[in-house]
Amino acid sequence: MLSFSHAAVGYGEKVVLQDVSFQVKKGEYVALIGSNGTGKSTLIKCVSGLLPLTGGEIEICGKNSRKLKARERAQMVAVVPQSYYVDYDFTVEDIVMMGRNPYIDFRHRESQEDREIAERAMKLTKTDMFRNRLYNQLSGGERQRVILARAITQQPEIILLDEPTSALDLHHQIEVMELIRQLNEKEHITVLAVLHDINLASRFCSRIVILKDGKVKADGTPREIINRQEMEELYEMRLLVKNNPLIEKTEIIPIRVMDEKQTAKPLRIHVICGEKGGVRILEQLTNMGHAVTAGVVNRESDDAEICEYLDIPRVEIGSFQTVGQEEQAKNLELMKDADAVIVADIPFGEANIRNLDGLEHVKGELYIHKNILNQDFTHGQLQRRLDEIQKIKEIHFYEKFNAGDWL
Ligand SMILES: Nc1ncnc2c1ncn2[C@@H]1O[C@H](COP(=O)(O)OP(=O)(O)OP(=O)(O)O)[C@@H](O)[C@H]1O
Repeated sequence: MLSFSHAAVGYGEKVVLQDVSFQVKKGEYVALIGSNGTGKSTLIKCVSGLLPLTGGEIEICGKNSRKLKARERAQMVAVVPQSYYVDYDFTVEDIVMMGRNPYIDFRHRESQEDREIAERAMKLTKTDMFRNRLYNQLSGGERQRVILARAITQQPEIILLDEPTSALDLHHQIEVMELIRQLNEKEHITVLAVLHDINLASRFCSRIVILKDGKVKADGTPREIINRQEMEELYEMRLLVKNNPLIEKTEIIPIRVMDEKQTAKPLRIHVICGEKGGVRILEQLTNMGHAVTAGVVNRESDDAEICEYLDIPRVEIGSFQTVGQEEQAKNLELMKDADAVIVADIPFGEANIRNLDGLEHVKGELYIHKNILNQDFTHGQLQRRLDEIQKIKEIHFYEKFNAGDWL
């Protein structure tokens, strides 16, 4: 249906796409992903005939793109650009009717059928309610829907969308993506959409193509493409890849860009955590290059998950289990030679107070979150434990963790 074969293009001396090859088959809904400036819009411009290739070929519905006349191309491909401005005061209805231009000429005036096609497109996109308003006075999201209506009115085989959701709020993003899926599934329109949101791509598209360095870097189903290594390379940041059980799709959760200052002096640091208080601490310390351990964490907790993700050695217990002698011994082993021990903001009760045993004997500095003092669920046991520690070892109580300042 749409085939790129060693496509190359640039602007003057600047080469943007070197060698792009992939195909979009009839009925597919493909997302084109890539970071800013990789040439996604440039590729769309080549398909719509605005920019000639400098090498390779594009075939549209089996025809060589170079040989297509504008009218013929427009009957096969509709383009929804990133932004579209008009110089004149056209109404919404005027703009949507423009979708019929490839079919109308001086011999064939706009017919009742043309008007019905435009009417249906306006209903589908819910733009019929503001049909008489001036296009230039609409919000970005409303304009986006109008341009989509124009594309539908064109009755193309293929729709190319350049970031169709960039101007939309969350509600309208999902609505527009649902609408595009509907066009794909019910109206059998093949779709190639440039998307920045990989989670939307995962949720709605059957395939994802990733562009990088002027070439196709990856091409496959969302499940094949969305893995941690591929995504961290693409976005150059730390992120989690998770299955969203509600929609049964893989999604990413961005964490942070990889610009953490690496420490000149890597330390051994043990973090006492267990539920979710340790997440940021574990992540920041690991990013800085420190050797981190953790304990005693609940197996189902966020802290355990981040340990798993960051490969942090830890002592674990199952949910609703209390810290036993075995776990306590392992925890002591991990913290005994540490250069610092950090106690995260976690609730202390009968189940985990043993976590604090042996702290007075640690070699390094001891940091404990201040909130611990306000949540003694152990009838004073916790306070007595802290008093014992303080007889032997200084405790730095902290409110806000900041590895850069302390370590
Ligand atoms: N008309 C132009 N003249 C010269 N260079 C251009 C022109 N249009 C785009 N470029 C350059 O070509 C490269 C690719 O641009 P393009 O808009 O295709 O990227 P993109 O992947 O769509 O980016 P984004 O995700 O930011 O929209 C960029 O480096 C851009 O600066």
